[in-house]
Amino acid sequence: MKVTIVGAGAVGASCAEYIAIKDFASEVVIIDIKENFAEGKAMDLMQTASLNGFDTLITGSTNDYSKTANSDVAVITSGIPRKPGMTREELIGINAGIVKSVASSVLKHSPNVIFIVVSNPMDTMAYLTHKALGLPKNRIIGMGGALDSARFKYRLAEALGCPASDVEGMVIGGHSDTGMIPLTRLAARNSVPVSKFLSEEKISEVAEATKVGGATLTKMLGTSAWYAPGAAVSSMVQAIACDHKKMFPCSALLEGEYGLDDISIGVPCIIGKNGIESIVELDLTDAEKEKLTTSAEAVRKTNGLLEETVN
Ligand SMILES: NC(=O)C1=CN([C@@H]2O[C@H](COP(=O)(O)OP(=O)(O)OC[C@H]3O[C@@H](n4cnc5c(N)ncnc54)[C@H](O)[C@@H]3O)[C@@H](O)[C@H]2O)C=CC1
Ligand SMILES: O=C([O-])CC(=O)C(=O)O
Repeated sequence: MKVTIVGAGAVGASCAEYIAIKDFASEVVIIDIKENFAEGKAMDLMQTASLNGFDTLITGSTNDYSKTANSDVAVITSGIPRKPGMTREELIGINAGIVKSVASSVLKHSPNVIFIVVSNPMDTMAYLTHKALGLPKNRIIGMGGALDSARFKYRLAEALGCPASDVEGMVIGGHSDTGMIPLTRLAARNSVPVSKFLSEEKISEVAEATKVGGATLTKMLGTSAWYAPGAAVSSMVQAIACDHKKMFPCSALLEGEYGLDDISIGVPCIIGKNGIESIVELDLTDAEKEKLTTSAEAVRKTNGLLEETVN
């Protein structure tokens, strides 16, 4: 399995590190526009190989896409992150052009590649990649829900006073401060609904903290997060590499599922060697359906800005 990571910044490097440590890929190529940056990150990571015990070959390249040839998976993290006080949607003006151009450069050298889109505003960047490349819908996956669900589980574990491994929880909807939908009704500790242990008020506090998880870290760090994003991406790449058929909420192009069409938004997907192998349609309550409709309207509004930001 050969993996390309576009963008050698915080998220791209974290992603490469987790992929290497998990040791399931033969090769990772990191590519960046900044002279020697990807080469430096790759060299630094390779110097951890004997310490961390992995055999994955990591190389870097400054904008030479021939080095990415025949990749099985490409992760797009290139672009700018937000600063405290910004929304992810405000990044569209710079990131749309970058995502469109790097995605087509990758595809030229790797005709069978599966894309994982990370750059923000992620749902719109995934939609743009679909529109620009016209690939089968299983081959373009937006990463947001895997991270948001990990943050939901972190917050639930904190409230329950238990390890995150005891907790199940999923976040669907748009990857935005207001559009995320933590499915509190389905959250559980070892299959016991969390409502058995937590008050309604506490559960809604957990949901609200989950939704602003990215903004909270951006405020603390001065830029957005990278460890959990990198870990989330690496788990998805591993599910493809190992054909795990694992369920992650991902931004998938919908064609009627959940009553939505022509939009990429977070829904549970089965991830295996073909990328998105299927979309799981949950029986949502009326209130959850309404939240998903509102979330989709916001994503559509951002998608509507694409025409004026990218040609
Ligand atoms: N979907 C998600 O859950 C998450 C998304 N993000 C998003 O990921 C993106 C990257 O974040 P960070 O790694 O923190 O940013 P960063 O600034 O550390 O790294 C971005 C890298 O992209 C490179 N780049 C810019 N234009 C390029 C081009 N045309 N070709 C190749 N490389 C190019 C830059 O040189 C830089 O090294 C941001 O848009 C951020 O909002 C971040 C965390 C989670
Ligand atoms: O918050 C941001 O801008 C980056 C991101 O998407 C996240 O960490 O969830």
